[in-house]
Amino acid sequence: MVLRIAVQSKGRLFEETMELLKEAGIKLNNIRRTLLIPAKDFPVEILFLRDDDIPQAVATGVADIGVVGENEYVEKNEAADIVKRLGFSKCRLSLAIPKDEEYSGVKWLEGKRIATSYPHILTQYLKKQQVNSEIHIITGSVEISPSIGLSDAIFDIVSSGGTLVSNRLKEVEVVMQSEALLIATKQLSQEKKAILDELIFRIEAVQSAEGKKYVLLNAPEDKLDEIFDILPGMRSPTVTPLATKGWCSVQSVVEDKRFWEVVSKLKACGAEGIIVLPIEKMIL
Ligand SMILES: Nc1ncnc2c1ncn2[C@@H]1O[C@H](COP(=O)(O)OP(=O)(O)OP(=O)(O)O)[C@@H](O)[C@H]1O
Ligand SMILES: O=P(O)(O)OC[C@H]1O[C@H](OP(=O)(O)OP(=O)(O)O)[C@H](O)[C@@H]1O
Ligand SMILES: [Mg+2]
Repeated sequence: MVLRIAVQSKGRLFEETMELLKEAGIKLNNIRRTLLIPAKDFPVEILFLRDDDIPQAVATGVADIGVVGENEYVEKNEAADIVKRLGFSKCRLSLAIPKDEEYSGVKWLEGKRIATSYPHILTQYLKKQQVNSEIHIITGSVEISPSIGLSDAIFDIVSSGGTLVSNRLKEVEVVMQSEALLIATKQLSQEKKAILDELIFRIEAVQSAEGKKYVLLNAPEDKLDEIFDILPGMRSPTVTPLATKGWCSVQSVVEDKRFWEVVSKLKACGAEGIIVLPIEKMIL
């Protein structure tokens, strides 16, 4: 009994999905050239597909679970459940028009031609806005279409905005935010559900450790209360007495983004010998 996971065979989702699976203890033998690969030490197999095909593969049970962009999941509108938001491949789906056009609001799009690979999401949006436009479906290089006279506007993925700038376009409406999702079929057997639960447990341990560091330091005992306020830790910091009287060692977890602020406050409290270590996994 193995759980079959659909993963994008190459592209924007591939690397981070494989990295997440690896950190969750799922290792593959020979990754390339085979479309279905069993994992070494965990009862799962990976089915490599184009991302467009992942929602349907999961909805029909060809794959039990899959990793896919929210944009593709919403566009395909297949009956599969979202199990977990994965937090990577963050982007948005936006409308953009040539940068020299004067944009008067969403009504600007009335009667215009919009090129996109996401006709379903765009149709829903235009309907809600009560705008009638002509949707022109293309599968790639969407940003080029206004400059070659194929459309007046585009509806596509934006991340840094660099592709829009290099095609002399400007973003005028953000329609949806997207990130990678773990999706699952609605008809999972009890045995497969148990494998999925173990996988989710491992993914959560990896995600909990992200953006956090382990800090060890020596501090005078009379400063401990102040140090506890700076270092909340998971439950409370671990404190061990040192051989030197009046001193102890403190261990705790600090968020990366607060790191320098925390270190300067600790130093101001008399902390010494501060050691910072990466955290690989965290089981809460
Ligand atoms: N610039 C970006 N920044 C962040 N995430 C992105 C970006 N571009 C795409 N994504 C996300 O990654 C997913 C896959 O993008 P990619 O460009 O690899 O798709 P594709 O060309 O359709 O691939 P496939 O060949 O599998 O059909 C997108 O559906 C989206 O969720
Ligand atoms: O706002 P940006 O950071 O420029 O990202 C947006 C671009 O990224 C994606 O393409 P990708 O680079 O994956 O190339 P592709 O044409 O092969 O899909 C997407 O289709 C956009 O074109
Ligand atoms: Mg695709």
